[in-house]
Amino acid sequence: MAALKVLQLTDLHIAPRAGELMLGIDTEAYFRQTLKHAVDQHGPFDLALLTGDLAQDPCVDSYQRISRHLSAFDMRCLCLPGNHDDFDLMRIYLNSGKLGCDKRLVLGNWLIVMLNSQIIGSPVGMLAEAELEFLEGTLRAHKRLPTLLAVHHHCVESGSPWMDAMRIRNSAAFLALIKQHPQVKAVTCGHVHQAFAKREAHIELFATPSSCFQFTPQSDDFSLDDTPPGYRVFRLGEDGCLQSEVFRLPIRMDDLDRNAHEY
Ligand SMILES: Nc1ncnc2c1ncn2[C@@H]1O[C@@H]2COP(=O)(O)O[C@H]2[C@H]1O
Repeated sequence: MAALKVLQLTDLHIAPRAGELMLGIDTEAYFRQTLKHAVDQHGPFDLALLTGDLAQDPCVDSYQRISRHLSAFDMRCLCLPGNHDDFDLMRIYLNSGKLGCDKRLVLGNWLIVMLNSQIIGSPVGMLAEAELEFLEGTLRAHKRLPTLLAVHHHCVESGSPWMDAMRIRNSAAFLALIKQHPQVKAVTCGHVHQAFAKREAHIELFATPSSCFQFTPQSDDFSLDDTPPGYRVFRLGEDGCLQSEVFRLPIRMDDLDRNAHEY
């Protein structure tokens, strides 16, 4: 069996109404371009992971539009919630054809686990006790499968204090748990709107750029960066090896309001 190819798209921030701008940009148009670029340049994919903040202000219409864009491609997709999302709506409207919100999937000889780090009403991340129990039970039940975990919030410092105040509050418990499971190869997240690759013990920790606007790395306070939208591609080998690379749209973000101080 050849390596599996998995696409990660994150932090779409799709507005409630088509055409509505956020920070000067049409996030939906950038999502469509990012998705098309990924499939054209690196597809077909065995799976796409959408790792949260799919909607900016969640509503039925935003999730239906996301569903339509994804369904235009013949690609299995798994979605998890970020701090902006409504997971109940996602489970209804991102749940048809090859699109779903399942929390685990065996793909080839790999296990994919999708975690929910949302605290409703807060931008901070947290893995509830039940989520950690689910993770531990799943890892115990699939000891022999190399595993990729996906979650919205980051679990290690990104280097931007304003962002790191929002990282998974109980990261220490999460990292202690996964370090006990040698089959866990990597954790990938969104939320930080930038790429990073770090390592804790045997586990690689990735963050992936947003499909719309990016934050400036190593920044004390909120700061927008004009780096273009991006995505991450994983290759999951039959032997348990994992490779990943970030790609970006070959465009300039001239329409981004870089002077905005918040949203
Ligand atoms: N100026 C700001 N300072 C701190 N946090 C902010 C600011 N503007 C927005 N935020 C929050 O920071 C979060 C960054 O990621 P999110 O898109 O999840 O949601 C954002 C807001 O909740």
